Amino acid sequence: MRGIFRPLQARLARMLPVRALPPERQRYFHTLSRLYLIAIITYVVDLIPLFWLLGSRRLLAVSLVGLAVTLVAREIHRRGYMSSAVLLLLGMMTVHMLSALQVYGSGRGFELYFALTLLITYISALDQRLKWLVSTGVLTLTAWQLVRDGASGGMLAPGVANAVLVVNLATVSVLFGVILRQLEGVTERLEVSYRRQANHDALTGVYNRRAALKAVERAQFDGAPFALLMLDIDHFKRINDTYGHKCGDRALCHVVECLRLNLRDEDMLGRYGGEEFIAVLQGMDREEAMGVARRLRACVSDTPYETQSHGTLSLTVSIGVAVPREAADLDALVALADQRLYAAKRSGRNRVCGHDIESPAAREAMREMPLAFAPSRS
Ligand SMILES: Nc1nc2c(ncn2[C@@H]2O[C@H](COP(=O)(O)OP(=O)(O)OP(=O)(O)O)[C@@H](O)[C@H]2O)c(=O)[nH]1
Repeated sequence: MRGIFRPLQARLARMLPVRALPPERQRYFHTLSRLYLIAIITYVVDLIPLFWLLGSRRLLAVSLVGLAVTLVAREIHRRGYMSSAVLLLLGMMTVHMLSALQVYGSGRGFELYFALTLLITYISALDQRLKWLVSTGVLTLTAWQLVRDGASGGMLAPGVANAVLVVNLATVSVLFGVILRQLEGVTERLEVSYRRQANHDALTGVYNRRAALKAVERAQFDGAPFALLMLDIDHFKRINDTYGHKCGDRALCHVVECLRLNLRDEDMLGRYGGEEFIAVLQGMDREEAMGVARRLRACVSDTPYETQSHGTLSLTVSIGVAVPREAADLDALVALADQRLYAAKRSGRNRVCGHDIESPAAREAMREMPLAFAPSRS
């Protein structure tokens, strides 16, 4: 089958270059993608054998043409021409239904396919007016065919006629179920993906600012102990200015990787903006959080960033630590961690600050580290 279809595919590829889909069309694309496969399976396992068994050469020929047209429609759909593809599919389904009604008349279940064409029309990417036009057109043709031939399908023996009715009923029911299940699956997947996009930073994959602040708010509301870390990459502008924005982007991902490796699953890491990150460490007091922050700082400075074409760069981060009991509310807590981060920057960078800036403990902590000149090439 693939051997026959490949030259046709190549021809279509030349005639119809792949069209990029705008995001709002993606839902239709995914919903309908499997529909073509379902139609192909229905032709192969149901309609072609049925008309072959019934000995109807005309309907067997229509089924074979229908199979070929559906394969073409699927390819057109995959290239991004969704409306043309679905019109082709609906057109073929209508021809098929009308031919079967003409040969076997009403009461054999072929008219049930009208409901399927309606379902496909309304879940398709066709614009609203075209949907009305197509559904009215198919309804008129079906009604006209039924009125014209009435219940004339006398050429089947009663037992066979009942068997055909049962097969059609079963096929249409299964197709309805499968299509509705597909729709449900697509909706679920899209919801998960939209929720992920809404809450995560596209570059690094960690929470975005809004979701991160929500997580801090939730932690504060829960009342269980936690610590807040604000982290900022030192002299990041120099990376962009010296090695380019792409290299800067990869450096951000490299730092996030280091941070992730040293945080637990229950901790939250988010991008606060630019090269600044925020982390919530669940169940930790300030001293424990200082220990984690020192580990994060050491991991970033000890793990060289291998660039693609500029050798190895050493990066460093400065970190501010604060806990809820030091602040009246969420804004004050974030502001305190931020103040401490900038205290760490002012005292030389590549440092952790978790105490009041003027306190002896803060001065002691600041003395711990050598002065940093990040980023440096090593
Ligand atoms: N490549 C890249 N750069 C970014 C992104 N977001 C922000 N930046 C850059 O990060 C740099 C931040 O520079 P500054 O705020 O001056 O800070 P810095 O150079 O890190 O200096 P200090 O924070 O004082 O150590 C700016 O050049 C921004 O353009 C991003 O998503 N990708």
